[in-house]
Parts: sequence; C-alpha cells; structure tokens
Amino acid sequence: MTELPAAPNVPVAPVASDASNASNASARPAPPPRIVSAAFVGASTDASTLPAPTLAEVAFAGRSNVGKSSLLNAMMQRKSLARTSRTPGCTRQVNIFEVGWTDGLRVHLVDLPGYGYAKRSRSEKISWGPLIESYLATRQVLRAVTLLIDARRGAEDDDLALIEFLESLENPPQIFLAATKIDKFSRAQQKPAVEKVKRQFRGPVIGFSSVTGDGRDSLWQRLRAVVQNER
Ligand SMILES: Nc1nc2c(ncn2[C@@H]2O[C@H](COP(=O)(O)OP(=O)(O)OP(=O)(O)O)[C@@H](O)[C@H]2O)c(=O)[nH]1
Ligand SMILES: [Mg+2]
Repeated sequence: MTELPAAPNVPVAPVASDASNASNASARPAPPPRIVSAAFVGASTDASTLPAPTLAEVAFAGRSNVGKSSLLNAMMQRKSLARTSRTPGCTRQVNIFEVGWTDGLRVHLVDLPGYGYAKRSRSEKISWGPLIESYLATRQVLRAVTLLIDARRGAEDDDLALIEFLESLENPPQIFLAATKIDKFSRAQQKPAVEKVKRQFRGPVIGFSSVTGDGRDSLWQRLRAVVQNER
C-alpha cells in the first residue's frame, strides 16, 4: 500500500479570496422562509360581504373553545391578533388575517366561529351553522381547512359531519386535522392521544399546542405546500 505523504502543517481551509467567498455564499442553502408580516384584514357575519378573495385562503374550523383563535395566534407568531377567551363562543364572525413570508408567499388565514356550543342565545346558535357552511361552500379561494379536535375528547359527531360536508363540496379543500391542547398530556401520553384521533380519520393528524408551539412548523409545512402549488 502506498503511503500518503504526511499532511503539511498548514490550516485545513485555504485563506479565501473575496471571489471564493462570494461563490461559497451562493452555494449555501437558502435560509428557511420566515413570517415577516401578519395583519387583520376584515370580518363579517355574512359570507357574501367578506373582504375580497384576493389571496388563497386556509380556514380553521372546530367546536367552540377547541383553540382555533389561539392556534391562529401561534401560527402567526402574534400574541393576541385573534381574540381568544376561556368562555366558548368568543369568535362570532368569519375573521380574515393576512400572513406574508420572506420568500414572498402571502396567504389568508381564516378564523371561523366555533360550533357545538349550546349555551348561547338560540338565534346565535342557529345563525352560526349557516355562516360557517356558506363560507366553506362558496369561497372560491379556499384551499385547505384545518379541523381542530380537542385531543382529550377526540372527534365528535359534529366534527365528523363537518368532514363529510367538506368532502361533499364540488371543489373540496384539503383537510388537515390538528389534535389541540396536547400540552395537557405528559410527553409520554401525547403520541397515544394523537394516534387515537388518527384512528377516527383517514388524513394526517398533527398534534398541536398553542402554549408550547408544538405542531406549528409541521402544520405550516403542509399549508404552505397547498398554497405554493398554486403559485
Ligand atoms: N392548555 C392549552 N390551552 C389552550 C390551547 N389552545 C387554546 N387554549 C385555551 O382554550 C380556550 C379557548 O381558546 P380559543 O382560542 O379562544 O378557542 P376557539 O376555538 O377560538 O373558541 P371560539 O371562538 O369560542 O370558537 C382559551 O382559554 C385558551 O387559552 C392549548 O393549546 N393549550
Ligand atoms: Mg375563536
């Protein structure tokens, strides 16, 4: 076997000239995109008078108090852009937010009123279902719906009915499930809790916590992919 000459006692990396610095920089992978802006766009209790459908939209649906508005704040990295409350029935309009990214992607996030809460006045209870349904059925720019399920309760009848409704639409949006409030479980219990929700549903389920931020990157990755496919 030929012996290699002993390594000369010089620094391993050659001292780079300005030119080689420039080419090294261009070979470096681009940094992952970051959110640079998040703002409230508008709200309505009537799907026909919402802000103009100028951008692709992803909506967040689920029972009252499941954590939709909190999840939106976590997604937008803003503490309280969307209003949240311990009392169910906080969000009563369709609320639209716009998020902008360093790579130029812009998307509308849509916070929907919750369903399944029986203690509001009868007229409100009755008016919310049609508002959610008419938004989901008529919004041409709707590309994905994230359905939030409380990981402690699992999907209930009205959640399954919403999935069926979405699947029955002429142009069904992509559906993702987020199993929320997983911080309420110990680390060891989180995976089994998410698996339990998965067994109720065919599509992907992402464990999410608005308190710790768990699941945020994974959900964004999927939502960005849906919206980017259109660019
Ligand atoms: N521990 C924990 N609490 C959460 C989480 N997400 C939301 N909450 C709490 O749950 C309550 C309801 O949260 P919201 O975000 O207002 O729920 P919502 O689904 O928007 O409710 P509606 O607007 O009434 O439909 C609040 O007290 C939140 O602080 C979470 O991931 N972990
Ligand atoms: Mg809300």
